[in-house]
Amino acid sequence: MVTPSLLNCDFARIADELEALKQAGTIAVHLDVMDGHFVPNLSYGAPVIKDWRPRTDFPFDTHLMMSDPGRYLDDFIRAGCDVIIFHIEAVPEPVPLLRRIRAAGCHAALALNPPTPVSAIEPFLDELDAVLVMSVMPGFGGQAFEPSVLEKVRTLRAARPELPISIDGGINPTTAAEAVAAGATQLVAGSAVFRNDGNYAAALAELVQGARRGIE
Ligand SMILES: O=C(CO)[C@@H](O)[C@H](O)COP(=O)(O)O
Ligand SMILES: [Fe+2]
Repeated sequence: MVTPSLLNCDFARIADELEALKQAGTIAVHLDVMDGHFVPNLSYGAPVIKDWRPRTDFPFDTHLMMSDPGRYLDDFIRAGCDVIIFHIEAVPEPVPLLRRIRAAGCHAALALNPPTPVSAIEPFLDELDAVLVMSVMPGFGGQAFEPSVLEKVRTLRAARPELPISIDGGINPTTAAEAVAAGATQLVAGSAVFRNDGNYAAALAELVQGARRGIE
């Protein structure tokens, strides 16, 4: 599955952007929340997501790049997020938070930055609905894919054949193929979708074609 990251969309026209993604065949969107502390950038938070919620029925895959996600977790749950992902580097003892997310009826996932080994999340795999492997350092769209993370995807896939594995950062048709071949099941793509020609259907089709090459 290709999940567009809204980071590069036109936020002034969010309803139109969501509709255009729907027409292009999207089935979920990835929301990047940045706190200017865990990552050197700011984006948007729960009040904005709450206003988007009635505009779309897309599941909201919410990537919290925050130093203290627990402090704001209830706001994201109330805002209507469906999948809530936070970083193991921010919360080294993640079980209480993962359980709060699941108890609220949401899916819980942990993200790991490129330098962070799989062993950092291994003890918690039974508590997870998915893992998000970052293939760039978080904070910005449009960065180059870090190929060394593919080994982590392979390790996770071997350890957990059924675990949904997302990969996020620098995904294009070529890296989509590599990520899927390694075992990724969800490809988060920002700049490869929100490219200059505005043809989201063509962009998604190219990414899906890349992903298919990875399965063959
Ligand atoms: O979490 C992040 C960046 O921190 C991502 O979700 C990016 O928004 C993906 O953008 P591209 O790398 O595909 O441009
Ligand atoms: Fe993200």
